[in-house]
Amino acid sequence: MTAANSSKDPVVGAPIKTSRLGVYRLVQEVPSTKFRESWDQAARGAPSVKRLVKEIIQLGRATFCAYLLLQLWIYAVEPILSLHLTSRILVIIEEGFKGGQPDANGLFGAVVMKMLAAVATAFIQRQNNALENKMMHGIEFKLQRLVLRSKLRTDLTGVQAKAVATKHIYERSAWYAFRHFAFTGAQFFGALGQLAYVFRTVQSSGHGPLFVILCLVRPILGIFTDNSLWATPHLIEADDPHFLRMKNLLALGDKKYKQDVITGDIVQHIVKGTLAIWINGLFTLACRLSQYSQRQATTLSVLIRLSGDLPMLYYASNAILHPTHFSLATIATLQSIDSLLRWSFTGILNTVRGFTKQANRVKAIYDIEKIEHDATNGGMAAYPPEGQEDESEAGMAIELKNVSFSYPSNDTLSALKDVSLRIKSGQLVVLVGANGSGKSTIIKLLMRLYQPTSGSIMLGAPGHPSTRDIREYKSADLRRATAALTQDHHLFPLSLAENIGLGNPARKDDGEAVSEALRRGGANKVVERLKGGTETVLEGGKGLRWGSNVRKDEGTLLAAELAKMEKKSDVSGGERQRLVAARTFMRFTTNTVKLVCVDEPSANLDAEGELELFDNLRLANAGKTMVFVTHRFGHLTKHADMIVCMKEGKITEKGTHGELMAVDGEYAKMYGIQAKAFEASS
Ligand SMILES: Nc1ncnc2c1ncn2[C@@H]1O[C@H](COP(=O)(O)OP(=O)(O)OP(=O)(O)O)[C@@H](O)[C@H]1O
Repeated sequence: MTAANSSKDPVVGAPIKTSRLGVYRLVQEVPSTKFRESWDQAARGAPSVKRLVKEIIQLGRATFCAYLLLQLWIYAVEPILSLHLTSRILVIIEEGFKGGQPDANGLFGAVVMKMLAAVATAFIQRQNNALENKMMHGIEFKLQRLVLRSKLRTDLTGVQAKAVATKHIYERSAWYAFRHFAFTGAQFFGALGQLAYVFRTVQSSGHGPLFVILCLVRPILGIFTDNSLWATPHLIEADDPHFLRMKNLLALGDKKYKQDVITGDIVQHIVKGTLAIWINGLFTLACRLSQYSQRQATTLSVLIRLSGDLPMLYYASNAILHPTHFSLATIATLQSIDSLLRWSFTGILNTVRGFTKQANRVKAIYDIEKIEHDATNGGMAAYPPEGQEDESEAGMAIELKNVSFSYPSNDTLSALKDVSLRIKSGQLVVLVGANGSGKSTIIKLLMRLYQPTSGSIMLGAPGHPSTRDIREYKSADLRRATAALTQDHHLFPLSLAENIGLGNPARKDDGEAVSEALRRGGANKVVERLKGGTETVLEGGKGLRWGSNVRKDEGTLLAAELAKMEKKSDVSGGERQRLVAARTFMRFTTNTVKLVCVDEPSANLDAEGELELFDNLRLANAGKTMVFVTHRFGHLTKHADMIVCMKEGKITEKGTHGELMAVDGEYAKMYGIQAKAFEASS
């Protein structure tokens, strides 16, 4: 280690320290040595652990109790029983040697008992595994549902702000935490039992409590001096430029670079490059990390090893000092007790050290319920409001008033700057402009995925008494009143029928409605081509099949089976977009949609597909306000009631196609470029 600097963690958790290990940078937590801090941390996680235990009990009280009893048997009762029986056998044999005739009945009884205990433990272990699996999967499913519910409730703003909290949830860790606590508890009782047994044995054989203390020296020393790298949370980053270059040069052997490397005639350059680095002795620096992780202070390790021999020194000195009390059977028993105690105490101290971490893992799972939702909470007003029902039959009237917006992940950049725009009920509005000009952002604000940073979005005709800020309406009502179709929409890992049907969950099983939606989305032919038809599941299956020790190219029956498993149907990008569009058409069947936002859903569609989709969307516009984002002018913009031209987060022009062409500004320029390209290609 060449340099080390400690810094207080600016957020939460233990402080960290950074060190250099040859070509690596090592950042590791410095565990708190303050008991108070560790206690406070564990106490914060305690309510979550209590909730977890309650939920596990709810899975089945009898199973829960049986599991605890089995744990007690395995970690507390069985080790002492086994020790006691072994000790009895040894004592009987020893007395037999002394008296000339061992107690055959006693010996037989003890051996049979020991064998019965072994059989019982094997059976109990099996039961324990079965119970563990049952409880683990039960609590995992329960927590997965809890996490799913919370994640689905979360809006984009919330997810972005709490990315760390939502991303790394591993529900099974709750079970591991519970098992950790149960194991510690059982071991604690085991250790108590062992201590009682030791006292009984040492008293009856004339040995004092000193023996017990000597047995405990090694596990305690081991615990307080455990400084292995793997015992502390850490990060390792290779940041030496020469080492990185070597790694990158080695990566050029990958199949994907082969063509470029060969055609570029750079093979020699690459091979020479790796040799130069090798000559510079980089590998000696690279091994510092392994050396560090295997290190152990020599003096300390000698001390720890020697402390393990203290009980042996005790027997030896006892044999010399009290030869009359000398008993090989007792020494053998004490030796077994020594390793049993060492095992129990090391186990308890190790698991107690992990309490805070385990409790925090459980807390992280339940904390996901507490994530705040910036946009979706909404107000209490019903939409459409009573006074505006007539008007809203034609769609949604919208007014953006001085709206500015920055994404939470990049609050230094204004995606929208003081945008004001009035959209009348039932209008077809087309947003155009360069990449990054803020078109999609407007759509996202209208869909309530984000909240304006300043300004407001009013719903309802301007001046009407029931017109309100979008935030005041109930989120569920607004979601019912809007439909979106963008490139970001995906197919769900469900059957195509369900994918489309979920556009209107109430009519999800209505085959006719689903077929009609498929037709209007231009996806009916796609489905006809698929072997499984509407029952095909295009996504999903991830993590549901795996192999071990089998490769597809092996030519074995198992390999053929694997290839069969992996063979799945797929569709092109454009076909996928048609299927997603069909879901939007299905959504129209709810008859509650007043606003449709369409953000370039046609990027992968061929010209015919795009025309068909736009026409079908336009034809569905009765009772709806439609806002389209597009880069392709012509067909759609000519039908628009209003074209809004955007640049760098601001509106630069608005009007109909004819009006904007007459102004001969930004829109006319963009239109001219596209028309020229079209003429040139035709
Ligand atoms: N999720 C996001 N996080 C941070 N910044 C974003 C995010 N989405 C968009 N931006 C930024 O906001 C600005 C406006 O983006 P927006 O997607 O609204 O542009 P656009 O006009 O729709 O562009 P395009 O034509 O390329 O789709 C851009 O500078 C973009 O980089």
